[in-house]
Amino acid sequence: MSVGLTGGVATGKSTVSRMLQQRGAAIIDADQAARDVVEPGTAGSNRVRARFGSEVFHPDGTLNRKALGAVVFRDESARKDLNRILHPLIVASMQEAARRIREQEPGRIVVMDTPLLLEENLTSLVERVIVVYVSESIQIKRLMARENIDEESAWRMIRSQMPIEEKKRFADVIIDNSGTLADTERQVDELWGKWLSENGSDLL
Ligand SMILES: CC(C)(COP(=O)(O)OP(=O)(O)OC[C@H]1O[C@@H](n2cnc3c(N)ncnc32)[C@H](O)[C@@H]1O)[C@@H](O)C(=O)NCCC(=O)NCCS
Ligand SMILES: Nc1ncnc2c1ncn2[C@@H]1O[C@H](COP(=O)(O)OP(=O)(O)OP(=O)(O)O)[C@@H](O)[C@H]1O
Repeated sequence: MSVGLTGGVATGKSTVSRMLQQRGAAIIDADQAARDVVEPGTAGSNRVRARFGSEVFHPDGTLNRKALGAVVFRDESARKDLNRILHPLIVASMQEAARRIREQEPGRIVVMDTPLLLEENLTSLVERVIVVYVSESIQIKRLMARENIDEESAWRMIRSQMPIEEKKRFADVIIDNSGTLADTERQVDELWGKWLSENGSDLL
């Protein structure tokens, strides 16, 4: 079974994906795929350089993520250009990873941690959608703390995505990560138990 795990920036996707991994799911991480496809010398890296210039690269050829982030979270058309360049590469990389897991471990639950699953209409890649939810007021606090950024920069990132309240409407399952990590663990346990009873030992 393949599951799309999504939510807003800093609502807790990585936290929940870690919990699912501990219970036996295989995780495919879109943010990691986004890093792989811009490794120095790749087609992705060359295309980003052609569009955004050498200013968004370090002297050793690796992407200067903070510099590129500062550009794309301020400028909608730049962000769309970056999405157009990288998303086909990210999706191909994730599909290939999922294919390999299905081949080697048929029956394993595959979780695709994909921040822009809903914005980019990628739900056809997965059989279920989980949304990791916190209210916007918690989201902004956690985002500012994690990235060490001011409120305005945090809002810019949040506004570049579908509002979290709207994402909830597309969910088969909502994990509410507003409480403690133990509260979230309990919801993940319940969900995992439900999947196991629905699908039996196939999933293990
Ligand atoms: C802009 C970049 C260089 C910033 O890198 P940085 O290391 O600072 O952040 P990181 O990649 O860890 O992303 C953090 C979060 O930002 C949000 N985010 C990233 N890219 C985008 C985007 N294009 N639009 C809206 N939100 C985004 C996601 O919630 C993501 O989880 C990087 O995010 C990037 O290459 N983005 C384009 C690829 C993409 O769309 N990635 C999301 C996976 S589908
Ligand atoms: N239940 C919780 N209580 C307190 N802090 C939390 C909780 N869950 C997550 N956090 C913290 O909130 C921040 C965001 O969580 P996490 O990195 O899992 O989000 P994310 O959705 O994967 O973010 P992104 O998509 O931006 O990478 C992290 O600093 C994390 O440690």
